[in-house]
Amino acid sequence: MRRLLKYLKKHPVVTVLAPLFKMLEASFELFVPLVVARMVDVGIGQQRSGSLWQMGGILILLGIVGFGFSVTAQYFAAKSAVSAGMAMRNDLFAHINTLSYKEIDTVGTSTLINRMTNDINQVQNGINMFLRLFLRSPFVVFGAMIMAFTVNVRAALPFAAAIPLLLVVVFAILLVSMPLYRRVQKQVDKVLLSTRENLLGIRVVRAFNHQDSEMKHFRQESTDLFERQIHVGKISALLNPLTYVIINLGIITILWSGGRQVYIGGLTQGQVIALINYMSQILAELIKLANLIILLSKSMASLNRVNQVFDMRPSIDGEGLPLKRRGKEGTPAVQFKNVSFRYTDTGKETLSCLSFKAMPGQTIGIIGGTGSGKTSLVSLIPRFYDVSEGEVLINGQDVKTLAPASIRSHIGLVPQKAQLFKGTLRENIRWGKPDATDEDIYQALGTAQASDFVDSRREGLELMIEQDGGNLSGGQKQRLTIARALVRRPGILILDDSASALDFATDAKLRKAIRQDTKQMTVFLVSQRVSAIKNADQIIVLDDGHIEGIGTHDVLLASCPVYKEIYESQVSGQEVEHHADA
Ligand SMILES: Nc1ncnc2c1ncn2[C@@H]1O[C@H](COP(=O)(O)OP(=O)(O)OP(=O)(O)O)[C@@H](O)[C@H]1O
Repeated sequence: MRRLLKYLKKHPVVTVLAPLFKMLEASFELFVPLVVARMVDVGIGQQRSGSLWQMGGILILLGIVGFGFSVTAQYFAAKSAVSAGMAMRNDLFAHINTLSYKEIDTVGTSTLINRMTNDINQVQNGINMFLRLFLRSPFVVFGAMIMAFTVNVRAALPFAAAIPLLLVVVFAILLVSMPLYRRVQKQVDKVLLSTRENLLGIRVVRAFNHQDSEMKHFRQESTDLFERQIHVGKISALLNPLTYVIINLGIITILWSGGRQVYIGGLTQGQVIALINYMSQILAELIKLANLIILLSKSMASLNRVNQVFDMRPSIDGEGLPLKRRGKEGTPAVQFKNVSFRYTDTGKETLSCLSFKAMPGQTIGIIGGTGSGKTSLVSLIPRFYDVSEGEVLINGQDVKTLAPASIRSHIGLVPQKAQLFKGTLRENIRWGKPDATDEDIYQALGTAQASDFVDSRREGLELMIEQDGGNLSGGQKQRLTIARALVRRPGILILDDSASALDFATDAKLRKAIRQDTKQMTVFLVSQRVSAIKNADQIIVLDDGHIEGIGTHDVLLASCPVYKEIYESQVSGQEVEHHADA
């Protein structure tokens, strides 16, 4: 709540004026029944057409002024709500960007997107309606009651009974329905999650003919939502008939006792009509108030979910020393000292007791079966995660003491999944180095074996890349992400299985070019293919998070049975392919 107030305080004038203008609108509404009463009693009762016109004019005036106040109030309320929503969205986005992988893994990207969009929209709607109604509705309910008593105390007695009864009914229904609305909201989240997952993976769903099972799953989620909505809807639907019964009973009582009073001259006809009007105003406002409370309970649930993200503290903050670009003579460029790592505090160890040294300019190959921990190992170098035990050193400095931004500016990373952004090819490559010249870019593209593909496009570096590189092939995307990492001429280059979509010939050319053009860089080459890493200065063989062997290709062939097994399976595989081709 304190956080929300902080956002509302940014636009104090509109936030305060919106409910005040709504109150002014309501006060004009409260005079309408009195004017109508006068029309009936004087204009019609005494057949004074002048008074009828005069009162008619006053009604129109009240309507116009009330409308003016109402429009102004709604403009202010919308402005305050939208401004608070925008500021909250911007802050949440900035906050999410400070979170480390550990927190993002825990919450999940789908959930974070939901909080940024649906939840903040819900909070925004809540603010808007709150500013419009939180003063107006109680003001009209109690104002109408007081006005009724000023008309005639005895005749207004049904109000004293009807209003508490109405309040009890409205709040009882709210009490039952609010937790049910929260459950509906949770189910809406599930449906959204299922939709998002399905749409993001639509190619895979179709390729595996999983449409039927996906539809079944979606139908299940959607049916659950339907049932929950119907259930809460049935309870909420009691609101109107029950409140109308109470109000109509009140009106009958007013008509009955008022009629008798009119007969004996204690009350005029116009006053009876005014009392009935006030009763109707109270009903309309109580229903609005009930809807406001339902909306607010949904908005509060959304606000809590947004706050949960705001309250997450990054396990790796942006603080720390700058990384020295060079270590002392003989210092390894990267060193792992007894490193163990687990993704969650309670989970199983993904990496256990890893120790190795990578000297400046060396190429380190990392090989192992799927899930053996190759990606996890290289993720520790840019400090995407902190080690659970041991130390990772770059140029002799423990990465835990260094500012992540400083480490990452020294590293060129090519992730397993090639990720590009909507924009021109030049803009995408400049992610690696914002001031890269076209010459720098072409040089990086050359090393990444991507110049032919760029030259074949008329637009050259102006080629527009769609969201997620949708208009490029897997191999083209991989080569562009390699160029993006190379353009900054990093001290450490990490290629995480980044040539998997390339054919053997291009892969071989790429490795040769990287060897020639990156002599100063320390290169980590993760691959499942022995052919990709066999010329590395050192090869680390990983098996289930342990190092099974370290050495050159020849040393490992002679001393590491796991490496030998991988090698032999791939050589024989290539032979089989060769025979099949022949
Ligand atoms: N973000 C994560 N949260 C929890 N566990 C994870 C996470 N990422 C990976 N793991 C687990 O850590 C283990 C090692 O995964 P990792 O991605 O490092 O393997 P890998 O050798 O790179 O595999 P591949 O060759 O298939 O890419 C796996 O068991 C995986 O399930």
